[in-house]
Amino acid sequence: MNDRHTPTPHPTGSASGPAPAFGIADPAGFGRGVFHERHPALIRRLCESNPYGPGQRSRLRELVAESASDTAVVRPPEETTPGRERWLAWGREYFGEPWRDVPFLWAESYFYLRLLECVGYFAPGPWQGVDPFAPMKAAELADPALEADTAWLDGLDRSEPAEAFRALLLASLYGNRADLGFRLVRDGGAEDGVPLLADDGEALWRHLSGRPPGDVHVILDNAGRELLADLLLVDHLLLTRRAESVVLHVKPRPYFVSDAVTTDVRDCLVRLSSFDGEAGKAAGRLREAAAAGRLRVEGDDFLCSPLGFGELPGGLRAALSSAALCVFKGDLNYRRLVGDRAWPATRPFAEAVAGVPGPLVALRTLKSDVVVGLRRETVDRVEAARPGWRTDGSQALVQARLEG
Ligand SMILES: O=P(O)(O)OC[C@H]1O[C@](O)(CO)[C@@H](O)[C@@H]1O
Repeated sequence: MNDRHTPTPHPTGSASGPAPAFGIADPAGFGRGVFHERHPALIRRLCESNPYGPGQRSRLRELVAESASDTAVVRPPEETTPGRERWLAWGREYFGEPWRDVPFLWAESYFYLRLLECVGYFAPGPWQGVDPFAPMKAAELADPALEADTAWLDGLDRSEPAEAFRALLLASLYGNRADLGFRLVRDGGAEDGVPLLADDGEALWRHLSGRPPGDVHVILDNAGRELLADLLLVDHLLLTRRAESVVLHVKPRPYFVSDAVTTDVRDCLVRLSSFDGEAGKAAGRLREAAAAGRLRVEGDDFLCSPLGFGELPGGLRAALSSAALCVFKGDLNYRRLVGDRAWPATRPFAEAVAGVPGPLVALRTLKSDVVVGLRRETVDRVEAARPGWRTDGSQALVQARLEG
């Protein structure tokens, strides 16, 4: 059955094949808003917070104009951009086509590669390797309220194990509610206590507590507040031996504004260790875990690709296949997990992630159109109560496929 709300898809797709991919052409569509409102706001912000010269600024402005134009075509990466060959393959069908005709997920991912080219991230020189989003991330991490936000951890050891796990799981989930890209055009986000659209939290607890500890892989999303909450969950898993070891999968380069890279993990640990109480102790334990090889950071290039997790390359696929659990954080990872397509919201989650290996869970605040695995009653309820529920950040979910 189709949803009453039908988000605007990209025109590829057929009646018999997969649902159509979301696009950016429809004037009323979500993707168009990202290219026409969010990206211009982002570029203004970058130019305010980085001392870029005239060349960098004009290249950024051109990128925004070109990618939002109805006629400009997608150009291949610059000759010297690392990974150019891979991008030429990933974008074979799209280079030379108008931006407005390529799928939303591909276009958004490629936009961030081009943004890095514009500021000289790849070119030898003073801006090489400099994260354009670092000032925004640093401002979030400097928020004096962060320490008070973790005070609830003190005393958690007196809770039942299942309750303590649940509290940390929800903190990690809600940490995703308002990333920096999202806040460029919106305030707020999912409220604690609003019922989750889907909640496999109990099954997840049974999965983790009913087996010998194994390797847990966390496919991270945003730095800052969200990463702090993720690190606290990771510490809890290691401390309680629900995980033997944890791999944090960061992005290999700056991406989607606030996505975590290796230096963000370091910076969050530094911030966490300045906190009193349990949060500060967790930072010490995490450093020890890293020194002992129980906590590792990986940054596979695939994580900045426009591909779905069903297309994992061999090494990463093997690692995730043998994991006790893979945790996929956030909206973008969800889009890549289930396919950024206009699926019926009631499509079974397990069917949507069938090509992805390993037992897995998605912790996501909804910030874009795709969603699967919901009950019909849930869809009807939320449609009636909140027309913008798919993209306004007010809703969240925990969806698991654990037998995989
Ligand atoms: O940080 P998250 O949760 O992955 O959210 C990123 C989301 O933000 C957007 O870039 C714009 O809302 C989406 O297209 C994207 O999926």
